[in-house]
Amino acid sequence: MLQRSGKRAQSLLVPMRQSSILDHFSLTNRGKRSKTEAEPVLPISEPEVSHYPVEDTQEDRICDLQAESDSYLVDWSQEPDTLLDWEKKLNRLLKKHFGYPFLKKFQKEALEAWLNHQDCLVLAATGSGKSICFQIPALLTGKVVVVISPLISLMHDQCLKLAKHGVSACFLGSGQPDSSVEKKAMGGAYSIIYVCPETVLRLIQPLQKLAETRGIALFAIDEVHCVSKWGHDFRPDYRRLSILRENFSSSTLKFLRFDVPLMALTATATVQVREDILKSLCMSKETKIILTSFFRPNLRFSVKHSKTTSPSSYRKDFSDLIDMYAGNRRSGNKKQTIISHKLDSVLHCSTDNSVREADRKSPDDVEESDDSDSDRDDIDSEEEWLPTSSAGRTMSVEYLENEVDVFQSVDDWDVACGEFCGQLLSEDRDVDGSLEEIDVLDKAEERLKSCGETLEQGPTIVYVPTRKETLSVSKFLCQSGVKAAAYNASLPKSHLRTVHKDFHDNNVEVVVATIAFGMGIDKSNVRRIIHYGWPQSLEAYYQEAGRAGRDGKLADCILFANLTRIPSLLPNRRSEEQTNQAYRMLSDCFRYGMNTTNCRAQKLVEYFGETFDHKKCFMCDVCVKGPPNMQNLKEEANILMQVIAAHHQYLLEGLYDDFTYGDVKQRFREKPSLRLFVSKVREQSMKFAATDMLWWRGLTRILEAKGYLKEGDNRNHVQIKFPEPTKLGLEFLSRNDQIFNVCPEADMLLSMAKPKSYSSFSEWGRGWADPAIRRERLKRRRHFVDESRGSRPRKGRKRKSRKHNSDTRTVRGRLTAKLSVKK
Ligand SMILES: Nc1ncnc2c1ncn2[C@@H]1O[C@H](COP(=O)(O)OP(=O)(O)OP(=O)(O)O)[C@@H](O)[C@H]1O
Ligand SMILES: [Mg+2]
Repeated sequence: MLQRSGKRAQSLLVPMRQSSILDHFSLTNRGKRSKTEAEPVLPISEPEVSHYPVEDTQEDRICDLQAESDSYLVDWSQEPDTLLDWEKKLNRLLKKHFGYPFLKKFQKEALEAWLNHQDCLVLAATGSGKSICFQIPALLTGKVVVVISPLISLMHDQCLKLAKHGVSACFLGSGQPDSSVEKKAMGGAYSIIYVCPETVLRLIQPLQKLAETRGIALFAIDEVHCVSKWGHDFRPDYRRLSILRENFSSSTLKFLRFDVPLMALTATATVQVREDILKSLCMSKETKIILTSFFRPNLRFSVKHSKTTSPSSYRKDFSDLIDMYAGNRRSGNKKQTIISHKLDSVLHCSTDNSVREADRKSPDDVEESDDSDSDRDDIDSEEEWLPTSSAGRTMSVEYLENEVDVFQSVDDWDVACGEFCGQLLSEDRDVDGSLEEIDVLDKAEERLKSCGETLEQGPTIVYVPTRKETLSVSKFLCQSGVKAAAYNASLPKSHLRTVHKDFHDNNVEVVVATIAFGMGIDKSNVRRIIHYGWPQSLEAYYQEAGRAGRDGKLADCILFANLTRIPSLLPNRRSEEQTNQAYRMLSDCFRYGMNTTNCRAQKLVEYFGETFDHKKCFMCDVCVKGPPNMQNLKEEANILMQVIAAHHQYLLEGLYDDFTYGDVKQRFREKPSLRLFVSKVREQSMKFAATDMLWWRGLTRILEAKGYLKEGDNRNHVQIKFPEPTKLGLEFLSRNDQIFNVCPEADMLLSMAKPKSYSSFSEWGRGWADPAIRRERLKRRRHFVDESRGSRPRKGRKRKSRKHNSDTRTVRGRLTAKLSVKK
């Protein structure tokens, strides 16, 4: 093996050698293939007949396969004209194997890059057909394509598909039940080898041998966003894939005339992630970046509020789903019983008794218990889920599918930004904004605008954050007569395979899964993707939502999330910087949910750095409902800003008022949180004494978006936590405008629709045991009561409370009336 950095650094400086298409197909220095060179074959030959998995273990069979593969070779040298119309030939091959009439523009561009021995980064929407880009080179050349993929389910899925198309393929790794497959693969028995990064790192030497014998046409790194620590699904082993460039370059393997090209593909990479990919994989400076629109015009996005925690929420939220699937067969549900049995056996694998208890209850037995009120004022909740360690666990293929146990190494943490992105991206963008593609989008838009397409029947995937919920939700659906199945990485492999197959064969209507059933699942008629609980990032959300509507027909992507709670990170092992990044991504996702004014599709594609050319999607919940009426919140914004500004002014000048802050001033000085400021607002103005924290939280976000407030902490939070005024904010305060018109966000609307007043009594118990706090509270309370009673004589405690409550009720009534949405 090579010493990595020095050699690579050198090769980055030397421009990549350019070549003709002929070079790509010639079998340089590979004596075993001289037969092919000597005897040109027809441009397109009979289809390959080997199937996945290849049953025959004989060496002869391997040779046969090679010969069969050779028959695919297009002998460009014999027909110079074919160099010009290679696309035609390619289309014939495409039609023959895959049944598609022609390549899409971006697929063609990717293949052109490969033909030029260029590295290539393909950024194209989910379901756009990225796989073809790396499958075709194997068919064209007869060499092997090695595909690095993060999930067993994805590899399995793709191998099955290729087998149907008559292309020999296999996957390697611990998920491969047949131990002989690896040896056969290294002997050149398969045209396409799917492999997880961990395994490819182990197989470098056999692969070098394979490059010399059958030849390696390409290394494809699918779902390449996994390379980046800035992405949503960082896999440390992906980062080590730079080893491919080092070990498969022409300077290392003397029999190669050109470096084996790298093709990296993903549907969800922000600009920052793209830069990181180029750098981390040591991709060439001439890397072709192919960027297509991320917009999926047939996906209908919406966000709904739900607690998502109990069977009572399930019953409410899945009622439409249950009606649709189970409505017609309420009388006899044989099949559902079978699936329930399957699930029961799976449940025995679970060690969580509480889940079993909850699951045993019939959905109808469970009382509705809406405790959403108790969720209010829960601004500190993100701290409760600080990452927990899973140290000591080594990365294995099982973990690759494990949504919470992924061991995140931080070996090579401080990677600088790549230098390729900006210019190249914008150049390519112009090229990619082809008439052809814009046409497709415009047509879709027209169609949706004019006829209001209806949703067809079809399968559903429900994504839940935890494994526990895959079991409880699927159990609930089964009991309600839906053919549902759970899917998570901890379930037995045989079960996962069955679910996978049943889903593809339309025997299962709903799969309730964690992210393990995510990337690359390519079933054309999925009509609904339901996210039941906050996703961890918009990248993950869009990736999973992208499983819907791959046939181009209308599909629903519904996010059920508790809009009254700040979402928390799932436990994982992260460095401080990774935690910060994870919070930033979660925060973007939270803001997507809270958005009430912008088209959801627009928000999503703009998140990936794309300019949204269409005014709106015309069908997401925001486009359909329209934004809520604007409200003049000048008074509310003013008082909150004043309290925050005053605090920071005092802090700067050291002017704390002992009466106001009392003994707890030190604590306030350290952490002036939003909660503190809101309680100050409540104290200072009777009008706001009973207002809900949820509402103020929304206003704080609006003020932050306007640039009036910023986070005072050095860390990222899902929602601004320690607000500080900006210069712009202080200017806002000094202006005498009477109007501050804004659209309330989702949590503000909820707070107004279901008013839940704050009462100081709810906090009364907190800190009561501390004599200093108790003294301070009593002092403040006496002061407040005396003021509100005026000169009247002091009566019993009961009477005082009533007086206080009636006051607050009046204030609350007034405020609620003011804030209520005009219908
Ligand atoms: N040239 C083409 N013409 C028509 N359909 C195509 C073409 N190429 C691919 N497809 C279709 O696109 C579907 C999705 O392909 P593929 O799984 O490669 O998508 P993808 O871009 O990899 O998506 P994801 O990002 O979700 O992995 C395939 O099932 C196939 O039917
Ligand atoms: Mg794919």
